Amino acid sequence: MNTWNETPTDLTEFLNLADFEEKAVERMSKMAYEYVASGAADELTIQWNRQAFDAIKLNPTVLNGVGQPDTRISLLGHELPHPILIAPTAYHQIMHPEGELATARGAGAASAVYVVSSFTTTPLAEIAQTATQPLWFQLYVRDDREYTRNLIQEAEARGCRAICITVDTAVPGVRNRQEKGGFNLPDHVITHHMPGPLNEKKPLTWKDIEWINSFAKTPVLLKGILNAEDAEKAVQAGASGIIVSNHGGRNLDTVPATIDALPRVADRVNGRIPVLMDGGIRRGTDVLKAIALGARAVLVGKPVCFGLACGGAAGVTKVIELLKTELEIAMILTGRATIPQIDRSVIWK
Ligand SMILES: Cc1cc2nc3c(=O)[nH]c(=O)nc-3n(C[C@H](O)[C@H](O)[C@H](O)COP(=O)(O)O)c2cc1C
Ligand SMILES: CC(C)CC(=O)C(=O)O
Repeated sequence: MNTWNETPTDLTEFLNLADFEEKAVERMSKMAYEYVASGAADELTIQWNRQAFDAIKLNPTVLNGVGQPDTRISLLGHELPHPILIAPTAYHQIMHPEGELATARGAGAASAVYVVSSFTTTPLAEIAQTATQPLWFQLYVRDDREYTRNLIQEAEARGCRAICITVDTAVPGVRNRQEKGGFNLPDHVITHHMPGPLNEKKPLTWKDIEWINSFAKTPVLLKGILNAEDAEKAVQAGASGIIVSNHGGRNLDTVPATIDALPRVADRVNGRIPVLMDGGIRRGTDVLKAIALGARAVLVGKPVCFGLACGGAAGVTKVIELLKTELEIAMILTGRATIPQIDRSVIWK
């Protein structure tokens, strides 16, 4: 049974992303909230993702003449109106009864790319019918190669513009808090494209990436790279992009904050392919910092889940719009009229 609290939320009271998390605790089941909010093991990486952003100071400029900044970016051959994407997150129907369809509508209204998780609880075909903005597909590779090939081909047939292979989950992390929260999918919540949980160990190798690249028609990005050596291998394996990510602190605890890892990866990749990042983005200034340190775009995970839980599609839209507005303010106050003008000189040395 769905125990959803149907009372609509007045979103005018949500002024920033922290407000969504605060209210989500009241609106979500304990099981769902703990699933979304928790990190792996002692939750150090999840804290560091935030602390590392907070420790970076910005360098303002005055009298710089920047009025309305232009947030457009070019990514994998497409122009996007802003650099904020919706990270793949599983099981949206435990966060809101409309699940991924609400996320797709919310993404559409916020002109954001939505990266659909392999663990979507709504069939991709229905999400694709609802979406008005580009979809990407996040892929968990399973042992059965034919299954994986069919899934990629289905995502492409549904119009997904890129495949993000998650490479940091050879085995799911030590999810103590998630377990204590009693994680358990209700019977009516079905993962249509993933038969069963991801509890087998999956020894993916670079050869699997080359195999996928050999038939994928859309760009293939690798999600979950943290160091320069792996970034170099990704370029050599023919990846079209890299997502610097520690899975929101949910997999291997005590790996560094992504904003600390990003500049090393960006330096090594040196513009050969786009580098994106996620982990701890909660303010427009975080987006600015990530772009300054080498990200072409950022993805947002937990806040979108909380937006969905608090306000369905409208909540998702508001989370992205708040970040975009804050990014514009940060660009004006640091004197950057366009995204490509955001370089390392916006960071206070
Ligand atoms: C509830 C939840 C579910 C997630 N599910 C997936 C998933 O299915 N596939 C995946 O590649 N990453 C998944 N992630 C990781 C996100 O894509 C992303 O890397 C992370 O949430 C970014 O950090 P942030 O939550 O601090 O923004 C999930 C994260 C959360 C919070
Ligand atoms: C089904 C899970 C492995 C989805 C995920 O990536 C996560 O919860 O972080």
